[in-house]
Amino acid sequence: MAPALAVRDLEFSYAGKRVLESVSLAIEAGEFAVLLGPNGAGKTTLFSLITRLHDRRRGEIRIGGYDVRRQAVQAHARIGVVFQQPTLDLDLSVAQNLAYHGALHGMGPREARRQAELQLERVGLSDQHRTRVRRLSGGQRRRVEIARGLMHSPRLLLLDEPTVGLDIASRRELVEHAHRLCAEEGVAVLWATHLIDEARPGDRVLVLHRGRLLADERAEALADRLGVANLGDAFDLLTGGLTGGEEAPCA
Ligand SMILES: Nc1ncnc2c1ncn2[C@@H]1O[C@H](COP(=O)(O)OP(=O)(O)OP(=O)(O)O)[C@@H](O)[C@H]1O
Repeated sequence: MAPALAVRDLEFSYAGKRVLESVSLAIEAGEFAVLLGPNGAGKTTLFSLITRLHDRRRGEIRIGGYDVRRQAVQAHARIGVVFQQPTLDLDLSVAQNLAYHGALHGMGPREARRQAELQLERVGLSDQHRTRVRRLSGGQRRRVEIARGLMHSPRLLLLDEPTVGLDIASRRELVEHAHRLCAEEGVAVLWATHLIDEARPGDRVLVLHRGRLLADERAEALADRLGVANLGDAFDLLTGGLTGGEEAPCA
């Protein structure tokens, strides 16, 4: 089976400034991968290329085997996205926000309602479907965005710094929810963050720094390979935190 996401030799520049360089990666169905990088590493740019907000790039991107340029409809039907900036309409109810998303994906009202109920139940918000989004907490709003992103049954879920502004308990809960989606639904998740503690033991970690992928391995394996105690030290070493700018070699 084709990987949920396959990126090969991706290169991208903003007005002549290179921000992604030779990025290649593959995420399999049911896999949880953390895209870890400091501010400005290129995480959002990578997501923008996968979703084709930007398109002038070199390299290849496939979703479930479909090329995002040549087979855009099939490819994009298989992606769900939670953007870095919240994108819910605060003045609409939870149900109205989800109904709108269903309509955009070509679902009839009945199917959209069914999917909305199913996904809200999964994120523990069944009792809030009539609530105006403005009245929800930050963590609840993020869960609504995840529910919305899953309504059209994507095989790949991209989350761009989804825990910004959330308290520790809400952050932990979202990370756990994403892991459950992988284990129970077979969804592939690419979770972009600059927060090391969002990578759990055993998680696959892709370290992106200045547009280059410096590591792609399990958190413990990365620490072992670099001869340091933990992922935090490995991240500092790779991104120059301990070495004043030197970069360790890629795996
Ligand atoms: N629209 C733009 N025009 C020009 N440069 C940009 C634009 N958007 C991002 N950049 C630059 O591209 C680089 C990568 O930015 P990007 O937002 O992808 O990083 P990031 O890892 O998502 O960072 P953050 O965690 O701060 O969101 C940075 O140097 C940034 O300044």
